[in-house]
Amino acid sequence: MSEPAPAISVTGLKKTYGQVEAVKDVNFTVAPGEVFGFLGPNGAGKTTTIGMLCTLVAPTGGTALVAGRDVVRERDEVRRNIGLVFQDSTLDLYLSAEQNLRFHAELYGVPRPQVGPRIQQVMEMVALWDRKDSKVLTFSGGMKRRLEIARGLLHSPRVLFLDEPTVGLDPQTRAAIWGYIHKLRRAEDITIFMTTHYMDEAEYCDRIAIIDHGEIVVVDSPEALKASVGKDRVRISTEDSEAAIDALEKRFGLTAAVHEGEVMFSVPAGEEFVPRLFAELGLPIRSVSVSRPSLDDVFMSYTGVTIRDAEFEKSATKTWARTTGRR
Ligand SMILES: Nc1ncnc2c1ncn2[C@@H]1O[C@H](COP(=O)(O)OP(=O)(O)OP(=O)(O)O)[C@@H](O)[C@H]1O
Repeated sequence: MSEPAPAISVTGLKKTYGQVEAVKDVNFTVAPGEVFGFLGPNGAGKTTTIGMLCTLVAPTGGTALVAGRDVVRERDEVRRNIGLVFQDSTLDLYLSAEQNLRFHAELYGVPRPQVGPRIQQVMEMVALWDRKDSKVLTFSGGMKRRLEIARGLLHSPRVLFLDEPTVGLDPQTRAAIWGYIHKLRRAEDITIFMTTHYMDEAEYCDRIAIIDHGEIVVVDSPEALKASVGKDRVRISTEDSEAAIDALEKRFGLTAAVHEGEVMFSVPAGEEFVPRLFAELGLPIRSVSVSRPSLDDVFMSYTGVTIRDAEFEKSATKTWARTTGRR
C-alpha cells in the first residue's frame, strides 16, 4: 500500500526581510494525523515559518504544500483547509463566546444546519459550553485561548496551526490546554503543527524540528533525540566556578560552562562519575545534581547553547519594531 500524502510538505522554503534571513532553506514533511512541533528560541524563525504555511507571509523562495495545496498558487484552497490559533488574540471581546464562533462559521461558509451542532461540539471539547453566552471580555487568558482553539476547529480543518498556544499562561492552564489538544486529536481526524519555545511542551509532540537562526538543525521524535545525546547532565555548585571549569578541563578533559549560576557539563553515566569528581576535582563541591538528557540538552548538543541563553542573546539584540507582514 502506498504512503498517504503528507499533510504538510516543505521544500527549500525561505524568507528574507531586507538583510535578515528569517528562514533559510527549510525542508520537512508532516504526516497526516501527526502532532509536529517547531521548537526554538524567540527569533529563531518559527512564527515566520508558520506564517508562510498559513498563507499570511509570502515566501521569498521554495515551496510549501498544505493539505496538498500550494501556499502561494492555491492560497484560498489552503485557507479553507486550515485552522489558526495565533499568539495575538483576534476574538471580539464584546461578543459572547458563541457569537464569536457564529461569526467565524459564516466567514468560512459552514453550512447553516451544521453550525449549531458543530459549535456545541467544539465548545464542549474545550469545556466552555456552559459559558457560551458570556462576553469574551469576562474570560481569563486560558479561557480565551480555549475558545480560540474551538474557533480554529469550527470549520473542520485538515491541519490546525498553533503558534505558541500556551505562551503567557500559568503552568496549570498550560497543562489543561495540552489536555484539550490531546482530546481533540483523539476526537478529530486532524494534523497539528505547533510552535513552542517550551521544552516540556515539545515532549508532547510526535516529532519535533529544532530550529535555530532560521535553520532546522534536526528533526525526530523527542525520545530519539534525547537518546541521541547519550550523556547525562551534571551540575555542580562550588565557591569558584572559574576554578571548577579549569579543574574539570585539566583533570578530566571536560568542557564545562556556567549556566544559571552553576557549572554544567555532560558525561556518559553521570552517577558513576560523581565519586571520581569528589575524589579528584581538588576543590570543595557544595552540591551536585545529575539528570538524564532533556530536550534542552538536545538543543544544546546541536547548537552549543541552552535555549534560555539563546533567548537572552536574541532579546538583547532585538531592536526592530515587529510587524506581522500579514496581507
Ligand atoms: N516583519 C518583519 N520584519 C523584519 N524582520 C522580521 C519580521 N518578522 C520577523 N523578523 C525577523 O526574522 C527572524 C525570525 O523571527 P520570527 O518571529 O519568525 O521568530 P520566532 O522564532 O517565531 O520568534 P518569536 O517566538 O519571538 O515570534 C528574527 O530575526 C526577526 O528579527
